[in-house]
Amino acid sequence: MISITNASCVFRHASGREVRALDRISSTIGDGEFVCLLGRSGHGKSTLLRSLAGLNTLTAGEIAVDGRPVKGPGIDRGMVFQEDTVFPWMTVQANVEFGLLAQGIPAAERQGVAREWLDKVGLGRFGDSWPKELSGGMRKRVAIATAFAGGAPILLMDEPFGPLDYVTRRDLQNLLIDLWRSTGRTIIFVTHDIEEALVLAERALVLRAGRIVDDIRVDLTRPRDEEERASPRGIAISKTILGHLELEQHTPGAA
Ligand SMILES: Nc1ncnc2c1ncn2[C@@H]1O[C@H](COP(=O)(O)OP(=O)(O)OP(=O)(O)O)[C@@H](O)[C@H]1O
Repeated sequence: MISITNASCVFRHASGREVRALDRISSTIGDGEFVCLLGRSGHGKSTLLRSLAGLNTLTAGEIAVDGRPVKGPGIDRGMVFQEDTVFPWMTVQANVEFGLLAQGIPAAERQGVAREWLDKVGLGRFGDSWPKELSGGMRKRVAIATAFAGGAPILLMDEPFGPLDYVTRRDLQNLLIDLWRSTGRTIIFVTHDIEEALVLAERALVLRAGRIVDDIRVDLTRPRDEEERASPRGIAISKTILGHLELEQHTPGAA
């Protein structure tokens, strides 16, 4: 279980201006949950995810995994970023094996695990390919296979499907849901896209100005097809989230 207690993060910019990226956030995330972090640009989603990953230090408060405070990255937490995170100088198979190599897993075992995960993401025939020979969507599959193969029970994903076209994105969303359901991993997924959250999440944490302003149970049935998302409950969830994301009303004459 992940517990976040009064987590705050203040950045001081070169101009001397201070930005409170996280403002006394508290929440708990149970094992096996699929949580989307939603919010407008600059409202703290990536900072929270990076803090969970141990890539960012809090200025106050604490994040703990199974009672152990997060002090840096660890093999219990895998990451998938928006940018391509595959190593271009390694074959697809070597990329997926890399995290296992770092854990000291013997060659035969890591080759087997990597092959198994490449099969699961539909790239069984591409182990000997170079990343540059793959499409953007296929490279993202490599990144997903690498994250799952590493064995971390918690996977942290920062807008991983952001740059992809609609159909590729939908395919990868479906793949991710299948892998989540079959493995029971905990997934925390940053998105600014309400539709993506409705397709993926069991729970949506909405961030605004560094605070969690809503914690919504996305209790739609799966598959989350157009019809399900357009159900009264789907529309109600969308409207609630949109209400939190909408621009502040500009009051004429206000400072
Ligand atoms: N390393 C940093 N140094 C200084 N300020 C930062 C740093 N990282 C984030 N910030 C600031 O913290 C605030 C929250 O940024 P964050 O990246 O967490 O937002 P976000 O919701 O993920 O945005 P986006 O959707 O655009 O990625 C922003 O004002 C940003 O400028």
